[in-house]
Amino acid sequence: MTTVQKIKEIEDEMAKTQKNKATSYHLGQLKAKLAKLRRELLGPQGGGGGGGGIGFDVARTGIASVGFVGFPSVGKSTLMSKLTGTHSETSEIDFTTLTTVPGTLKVHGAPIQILDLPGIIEGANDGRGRGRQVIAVARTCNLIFIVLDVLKPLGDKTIIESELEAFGIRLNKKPPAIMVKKKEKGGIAITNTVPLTNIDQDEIKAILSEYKMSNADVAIRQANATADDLVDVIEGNRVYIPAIYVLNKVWKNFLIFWITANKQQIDAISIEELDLLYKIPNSVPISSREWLNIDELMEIMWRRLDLVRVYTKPRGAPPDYSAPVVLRRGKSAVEDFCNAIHKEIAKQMKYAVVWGASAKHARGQKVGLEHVLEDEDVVHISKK
Ligand SMILES: Nc1nc2c(ncn2[C@@H]2O[C@H](COP(=O)(O)OP(=O)(O)OP(=O)(O)O)[C@@H](O)[C@H]2O)c(=O)[nH]1
Ligand SMILES: [K+]
Ligand SMILES: [Mg+2]
Repeated sequence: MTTVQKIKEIEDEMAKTQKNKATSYHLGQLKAKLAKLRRELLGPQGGGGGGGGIGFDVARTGIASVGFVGFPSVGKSTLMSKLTGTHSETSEIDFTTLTTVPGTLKVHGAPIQILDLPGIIEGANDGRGRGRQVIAVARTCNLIFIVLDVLKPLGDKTIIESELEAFGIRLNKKPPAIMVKKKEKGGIAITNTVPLTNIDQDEIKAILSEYKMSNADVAIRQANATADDLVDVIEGNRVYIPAIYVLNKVWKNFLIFWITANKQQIDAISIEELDLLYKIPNSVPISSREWLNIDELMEIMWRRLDLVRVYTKPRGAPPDYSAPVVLRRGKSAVEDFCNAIHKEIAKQMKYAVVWGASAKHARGQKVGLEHVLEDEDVVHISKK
């Protein structure tokens, strides 16, 4: 049996096994087995990230990157070309785009790299089409646009999500608040700071046993933690990436309808369908061809990238608002700010003065290299 067949077999068994007290050990085992098989399938390059191989690895520029993932001909290249001014072939024929096509776009002064990617189809992570290379590139992005055709969004959404999931990508999700520590002896000790609603002791034990962990401390600090979360923590090579669902090819009336949320009868799409579309979290309806609602898409993209703009203030002069230093959240200390300007500056700094959201008071706060900056702070570096 091939790995793909084994995966299919386990998935089928999981689908027909009802979750209850008596089956939870078995289900836990199956989940762990599935994760191990998927890792096998993806091989050494799959889990670790890196790029997607020849024609797929492109030079990375800008402060952050956004990858476009979707079925063929949903309008990815049309959107990317118009946004960045970089030509990427478009046509009504599927699989027009064959490699990664990079472009850049400035948003609020921050250069963002946009990666147009080939279309993917169901079975992409099993090696169908160029799916695996596409998803390997998506794994390295700071934000993913899942581009959907508004007329068939829900089915496509489910398929793309599961392809990305199978490749270790977790969308719009925080890393699970679960800690697993292997020990030499002492058996399994499970502690939870919150009541567990989605996972029980049997499932935890089955998973640990499947990974041959007979001595371990497991600490769960997340009420809705699931068996999949535990498997993710043990596997350890997951990436957590924000995603926006871009519902493309909306027509004007639909969009006006959407924006005013005026739930009256419309002819082309049923109220039920529309209701389901409304409920997709993190979704934005647009038309890349008619250039509708692109401003809203850009604003949501900016918010989800969660970047930190910092303005420099020379001594005795007003801040320079024209050219922010753009940092990533989690790497936005004064030291990161210094390094982004020049690698010697942090060494030469005596102290910094900060104005803005991260400062304690409006007149400015004297801080050191470790101080964490917020979006739109103003910083003056005082040298030794
Ligand atoms: N009606 C409509 N058609 C669009 C829109 N955006 C793109 N299209 C059309 O959809 C077709 C596919 O567009 P592409 O940009 O090539 O799509 P793609 O997703 O890059 O396709 P692949 O590279 O083949 O995966 C083209 O004929 C576009 O003109 C839109 O907003 N509305
Ligand atoms: K196309
Ligand atoms: Mg394309």
